[in-house]
Amino acid sequence: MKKATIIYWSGTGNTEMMANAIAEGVKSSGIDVEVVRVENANKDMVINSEILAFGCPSMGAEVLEEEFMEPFIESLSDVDFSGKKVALFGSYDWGDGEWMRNWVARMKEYGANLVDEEGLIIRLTPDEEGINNCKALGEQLAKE
Ligand SMILES: Cc1cc2nc3c(=O)[nH]c(=O)nc-3n(C[C@H](O)[C@H](O)[C@H](O)COP(=O)(O)O)c2cc1C
Repeated sequence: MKKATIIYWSGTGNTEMMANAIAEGVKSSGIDVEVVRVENANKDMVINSEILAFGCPSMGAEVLEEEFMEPFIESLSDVDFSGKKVALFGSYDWGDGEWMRNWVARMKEYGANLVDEEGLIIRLTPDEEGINNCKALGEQLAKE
């Protein structure tokens, strides 16, 4: 049985809503999924999961949140991502998605196999369409 883990940071709940909707999509495919705030996550959770989603809004000036998410992602640089499926997601506001483009490039350097090459980004709070896109991403992650 495959294991799915979704690890995210969220300050005002938008990225958290995305995480929960992605989890619903994964679950609808019959796969167990754990949704964890990055503050409570550890590297073993990543090593032991075949299906992974990482979420973080655009913070600072187009960077990952710096106290928890940035060091956590940095700690994954030596993880063996072969055989794992990975998705990136997050909320933003006034930018053009630069933080996600940089994050995608970085995860590719780490060897991650991204199911969505652009990362799923949603401006502020996801509306119904946004939630459905998150669920669809979860279903895509869960596919063989
Ligand atoms: C300190 C801070 C820095 C931010 N920097 C950016 C930014 O550089 N680009 C951008 O598009 N949005 C930026 N935002 C907006 C957030 O990405 C946006 O409010 C997002 O919906 C927050 O997601 P969350 O509810 O999951 O915390 C920033 C917000 C805060 C509070």
